[in-house]
Amino acid sequence: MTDHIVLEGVTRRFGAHTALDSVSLRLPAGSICGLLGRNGAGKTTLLSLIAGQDLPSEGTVRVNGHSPFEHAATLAGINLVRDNQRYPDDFDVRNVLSIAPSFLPHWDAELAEQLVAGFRVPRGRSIKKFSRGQLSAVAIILGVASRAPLTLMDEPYLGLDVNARRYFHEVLVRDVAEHPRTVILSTHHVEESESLFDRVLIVDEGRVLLDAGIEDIPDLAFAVSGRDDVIRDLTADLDVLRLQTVPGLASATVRGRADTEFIARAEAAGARILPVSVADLVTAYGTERTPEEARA
Ligand SMILES: Nc1ncnc2c1ncn2[C@@H]1O[C@H](COP(=O)(O)OP(=O)(O)OP(=O)(O)O)[C@@H](O)[C@H]1O
Repeated sequence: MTDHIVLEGVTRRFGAHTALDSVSLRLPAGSICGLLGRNGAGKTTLLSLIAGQDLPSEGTVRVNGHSPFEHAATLAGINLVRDNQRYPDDFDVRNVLSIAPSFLPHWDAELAEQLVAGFRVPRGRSIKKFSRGQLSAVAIILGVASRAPLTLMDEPYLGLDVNARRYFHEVLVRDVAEHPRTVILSTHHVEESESLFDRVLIVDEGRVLLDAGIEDIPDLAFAVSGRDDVIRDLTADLDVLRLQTVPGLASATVRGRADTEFIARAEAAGARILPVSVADLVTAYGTERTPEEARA
């Protein structure tokens, strides 16, 4: 399959600050990809470049083989919704829904109406008066009902209550299954949303630390927990991404897969081996230190 998105050696500097540093990645079409990482990691910068709303300082960005920047045919297939989406002062939701098809060629008006009802968005009230969660719901409606072949959503959850977040997940999964497209969703709500993803990208300090299919996660890392001295001993020669301790006990997130010999040693020493979640990996990579630092 041709890769939908290809970045090669992409660096984006803002003055002296390097927001993205030599990023290379390939994303296949048709996935829901979680773009994860700590504050300031470079997620919004990456989405802006993929959406053709910004240019890299170095390197190339390709969407369907084209640089998206000022390439009308490519841009027509991309929709980036931001957490701080702006609307004209006098707009209500009806105005948004009526102009959306003019800039979103794959817009589905019926789906948009369903989502307005599902999120209980007030139709006749000025958007200027919306709560933070209602603003997020409008941005999500613009993202999902756009059915853009490449839909990018930058932290769409701000202020959304738990019912609205669940509703969003159900609608997104169902609609993407019925109308396949590529979705990249940047979020800090990792635990809640990880079941959506079939791919994850973890960025930190402008670098991609992980670019993997969800099925590959068990091969990437595991956790082992038990008595502090036992865990330190068991992991002495391993690549420890994160070590958490409470008096007498420790839990290590270790890069790679636990082999049969390690499992036997761990079991004999009374330690437990557990799979890692995407949230564990984000935390581990976001706090990554050298094994010596992790053990200190
Ligand atoms: N226009 C700009 N000028 C200067 N620095 C910028 C600019 N845009 C982004 N940055 C810096 O680049 C880094 C990456 O920012 P970015 O917004 O991509 O992070 P993020 O991962 O989306 O963060 P968050 O999760 O907090 O939204 C940050 O340190 C930010 O301060």
